Amino acid sequence: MPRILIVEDEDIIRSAVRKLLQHAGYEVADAVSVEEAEGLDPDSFDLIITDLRLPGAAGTEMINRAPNTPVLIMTSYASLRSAVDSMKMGAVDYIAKPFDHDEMLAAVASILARNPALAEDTDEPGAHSDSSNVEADPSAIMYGQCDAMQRVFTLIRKVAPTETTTLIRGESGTGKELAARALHLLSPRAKKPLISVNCAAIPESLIESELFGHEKGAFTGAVSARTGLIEAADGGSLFLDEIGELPPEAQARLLRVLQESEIRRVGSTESRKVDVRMIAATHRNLKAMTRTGEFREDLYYRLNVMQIRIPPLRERRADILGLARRFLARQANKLGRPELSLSPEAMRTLERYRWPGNVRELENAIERASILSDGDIIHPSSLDLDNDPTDDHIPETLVEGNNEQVPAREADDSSDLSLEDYFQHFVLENEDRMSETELAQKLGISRKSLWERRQRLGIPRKKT
Ligand SMILES: Nc1ncnc2c1ncn2[C@@H]1O[C@H](COP(=O)(O)OP(=O)(O)OP(=O)(O)O)[C@@H](O)[C@H]1O
Repeated sequence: MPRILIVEDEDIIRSAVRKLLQHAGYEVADAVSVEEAEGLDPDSFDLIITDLRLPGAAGTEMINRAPNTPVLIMTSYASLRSAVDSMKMGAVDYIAKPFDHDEMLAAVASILARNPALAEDTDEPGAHSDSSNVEADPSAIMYGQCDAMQRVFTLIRKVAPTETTTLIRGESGTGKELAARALHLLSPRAKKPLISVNCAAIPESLIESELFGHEKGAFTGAVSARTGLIEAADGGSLFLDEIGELPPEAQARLLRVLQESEIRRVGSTESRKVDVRMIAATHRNLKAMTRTGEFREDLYYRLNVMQIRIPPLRERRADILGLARRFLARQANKLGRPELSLSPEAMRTLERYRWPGNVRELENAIERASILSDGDIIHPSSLDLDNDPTDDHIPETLVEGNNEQVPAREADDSSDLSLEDYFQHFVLENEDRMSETELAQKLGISRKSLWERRQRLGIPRKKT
């Protein structure tokens, strides 16, 4: 059984990652600092997962203290730069916080799969020594039983080994990033890094140097040369999420990378060869954007060699309950409440709702309801979907039968109150490290509704 060491000073994250990995069948030890980890013979583990910022020595120090063990760095989006630096120092991969469970398990499985010694005596998914991750399947990475998702999986299986540049289209929260991960893990590059970049999350002024790197003195503040994320993905895959947000200068540079397989750092006259498989995603209509001049047409055609469309959740209603059960099981495990289940009425509510925020919204609704529900059975009131857009045209026959006999419960004021409390608590706790868009996404509501609730609760966004 592969042994994993977690080094993380935040109790909640450390224990959540430990439980997740133990549940997935790994043997896990943990420490709150590099110094404590040193006492555990870190080089005897198969993998070390460490936070970057720790009290005492930085997480990257584990690379030196355990020279024979792969190190996976956990970091926030805000410190992507440090993630690239840590990869230069020898970390095998990084994972951006907040990450979800599937992402962490996929990253762990992919790293362990690179260790041939483990491949012989483990039946962990993905743990084998073959050069392409042929045993991996999209269905192991993302859930989808309905015909529409089965077609997506078939396409991923066909496209992944070809290494063709791929454009993934779909509304926000449909699973585009998971699809990109599946494309990478099923390709011959599975053992090399997958670098994911959200073009909308990086300030416009920084995006070029983030992606392409820069030379010392290229601009004010460029005190030393930096490797960009594209170079960091050399040999592996680069996932450019929200590609429609890329400013024109960066579009021109990216086109060059796609045409010539060459990269030129900001402030440099020299080009370097890079070998990167590009996967891009967007929720926007890029073709229409080429007509208005917002997106380069030549770049669009370069990216759109192959296209995968992930359908919105309302077009795959047959999968809603399967997904909900999967998220519920995860929450039950996380909260130590194995009996959590959905009432028949809650199932009906889930199936009728339109899900404008797609799978992400469903995941958040289940997380919220699991925390808020007093008993083991989740009722519609704790799903908090009542006032949101429902699709009344869904025939009752789509609602799956269920044997649970549950007394109907009136929605009461106290559940509203605790929901507001939860909202307030969540916003105040996370607003310093998350943008408004991220907060809204995590809460499964729109930015506008986040703004309105902030005003109502008297917690407006602090000016930075
Ligand atoms: N088919 C699926 N099975 C399991 N989880 C899923 C599935 N699709 C999406 N998710 C989960 O929903 C959340 C959103 O997915 P993801 O980030 O891949 O969406 P996205 O389309 O890239 O969103 P955005 O466009 O906003 O970046 C993630 O937590 C992901 O794990």
